[in-house]
Amino acid sequence: MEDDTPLPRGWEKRVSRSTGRAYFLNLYTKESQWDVPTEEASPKDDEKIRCQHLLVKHCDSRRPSSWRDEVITRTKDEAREILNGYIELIKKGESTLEELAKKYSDCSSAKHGGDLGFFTRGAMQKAFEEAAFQLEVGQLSDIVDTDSGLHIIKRTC
Ligand SMILES: Cn1nc(-c2ccccc2)cc1C(=O)N[C@H](Cc1nc2ccccc2[nH]1)C(=O)O
Repeated sequence: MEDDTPLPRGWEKRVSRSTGRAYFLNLYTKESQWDVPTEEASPKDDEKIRCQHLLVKHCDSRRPSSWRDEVITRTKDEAREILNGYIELIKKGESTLEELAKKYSDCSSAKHGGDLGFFTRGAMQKAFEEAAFQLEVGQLSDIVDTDSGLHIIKRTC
């Protein structure tokens, strides 16, 4: 393999400190190998991640009710505007997702600062799962649309 040949997705080339030899790290499983990978690294099915999220439900949500509002009547566009406001506060460092989720999330995880605990693929609605598993630890998602409403997600582990 020429040095400038791109590696398949999910691999990173490293150099062994003890031998100076190149080796290859599977970024999903954190396993390493000497052989040059020829296939994309595939996340293990049992990969677990942990996320916090802030959910703003709207009138078309699957269950337009929450601990905050017995009947949620805001439109989806209004929900999006509200979430954009929270994103701005987080990005300016004026608040954290955890603080905002505790006050404003329409998910029952609000009392835990939006923390959903660890989960694997298959546990959450697909759009949420796909967005969450693409995040690096510490990264904040864009607005994610599920049947529950509109979310912002932060991966914490
Ligand atoms: C998936 N999940 N975990 C919790 C949770 C986790 C930890 C502590 C307390 C509640 C609540 C929920 C949940 O489905 N809540 C729903 C709203 C909701 N829908 C979701 C879809 C995807 C991810 C999180 C979501 N939360 C509700 O309260 O109406």
